[in-house]
Amino acid sequence: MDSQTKAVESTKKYLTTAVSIVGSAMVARTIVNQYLPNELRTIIFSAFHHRFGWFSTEHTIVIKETENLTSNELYDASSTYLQTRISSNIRRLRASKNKEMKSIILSLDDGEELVDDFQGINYKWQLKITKENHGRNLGRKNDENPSWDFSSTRWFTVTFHKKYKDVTLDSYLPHILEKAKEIKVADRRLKLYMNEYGSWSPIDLQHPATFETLAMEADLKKTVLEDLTRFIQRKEYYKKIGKAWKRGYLLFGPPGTGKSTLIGAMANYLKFDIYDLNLREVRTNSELNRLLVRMKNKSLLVIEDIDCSIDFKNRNKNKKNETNKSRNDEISLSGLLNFIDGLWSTSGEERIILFTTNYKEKLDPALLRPGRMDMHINMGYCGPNSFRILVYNYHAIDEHPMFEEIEGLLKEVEATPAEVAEQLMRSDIVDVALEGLIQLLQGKRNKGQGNKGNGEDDKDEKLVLVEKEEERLESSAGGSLS
Ligand SMILES: Nc1ncnc2c1ncn2[C@@H]1O[C@H](COP(=O)(O)OP(=O)(O)OP(=O)(O)O)[C@@H](O)[C@H]1O
Repeated sequence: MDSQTKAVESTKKYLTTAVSIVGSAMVARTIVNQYLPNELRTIIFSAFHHRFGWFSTEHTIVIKETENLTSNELYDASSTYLQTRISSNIRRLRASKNKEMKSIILSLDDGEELVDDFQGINYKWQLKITKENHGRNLGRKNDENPSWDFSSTRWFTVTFHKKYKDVTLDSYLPHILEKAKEIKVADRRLKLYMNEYGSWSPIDLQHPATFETLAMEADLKKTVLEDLTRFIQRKEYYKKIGKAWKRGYLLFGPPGTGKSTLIGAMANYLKFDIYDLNLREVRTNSELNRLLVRMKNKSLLVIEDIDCSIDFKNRNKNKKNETNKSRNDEISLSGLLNFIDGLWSTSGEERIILFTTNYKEKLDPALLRPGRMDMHINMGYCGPNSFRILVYNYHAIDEHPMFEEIEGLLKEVEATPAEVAEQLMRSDIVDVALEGLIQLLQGKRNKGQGNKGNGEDDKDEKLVLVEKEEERLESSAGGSLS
């Protein structure tokens, strides 16, 4: 059971206890204080408001802010959730910046009421703030303007018809926890970690790429997106087959075909941090292991230019002259992949590993074996489809008399999306930018860079799914769970 489910379960358990207690008592607050353990009293300050007498049709739950992280979960979640429910008929709102200073957020002001509808049930929310003066004067500037030691206590009350008690405990509160989690994930600022001197240094990741702006053949893009979506929904499947919840993608293609752009789009789509592992900076397997152990969940591990990162051929030759000890501690591809398998199979969280290369043919065959990388994606030259996406990105147009000529040329010559993008950016005047592109493509054709080998038309070459092993595991585990 994860921590959230536990919180819901314990919330439910104690609220249920409190409900039955209140059935035979007039003042819930006293009873709750008397019966509930301390930490739960902090989650639910008093399960029911004193308006619950014998004849009341309403129940009120009080959710109090505390300093205890676990008990604060419901308060925090309620606060996050209610921000999405603020409507124009609320008179007094508080505006503040969220913790990461990303955006202005609006929340209820003291005493202000908000009505939320869930499955046709009306829930009346109210925020209460009390200030407590601890009676001490904290170093005043002058006697007329003392600075008193105040602290404030905040809590939400949520009131609903008592016949919905079970729905509230079983569905509404868990719904709030779940929604708040989704909002936080969507609002998270992504990080890019890079390794230096054996540890990770993070910076904010501000990669603008998205799947919408990624120039890629439409079917291939759809397949990649569906694969990612399926993967992140398959926690139970991976648990059942006893495999690490991980997916490996090998991106290959000439420089400037969008391998890094695709990685940025994946990170933004999944809201995953990127760990950009530079293997040249890593001296031993133990150092590599330490780095991998320190990676957080929900992340993309990227190893770029895998063909140049480690010189496998030379390494194998050198092995003859080395002692057993140094051999055991040197970095190897199989060391990396085996360790990842072992490490990630115990963490139970989803991770993605991405290798990029400009030269697939130079790679160690171990890497290309089924079960190592699940999908091989050929990031090819720019074709008509990718051109349309790029021209829309830079000039927001989907038709132009020059398109026909450009598309004809793109079928003949090899131009990377990076080259096409660069031309399109050269001028804000569409005609000038497109004319420049035509000249570039004609120049390539005249220099004999025609006979395009792996353009968008070669769909079969674009994507190699290495699914056989997975299918076998799936059938032995009793079928797909997705
Ligand atoms: N498929 C694409 N979609 C959108 N923009 C692209 C694409 N490919 C390249 N670009 C543009 O070209 C620039 C360089 O591309 P990118 O770095 O993603 O290529 P790459 O294949 O990773 O190159 P390298 O192998 O040299 O690392 C990007 O910043 C982007 O502006």
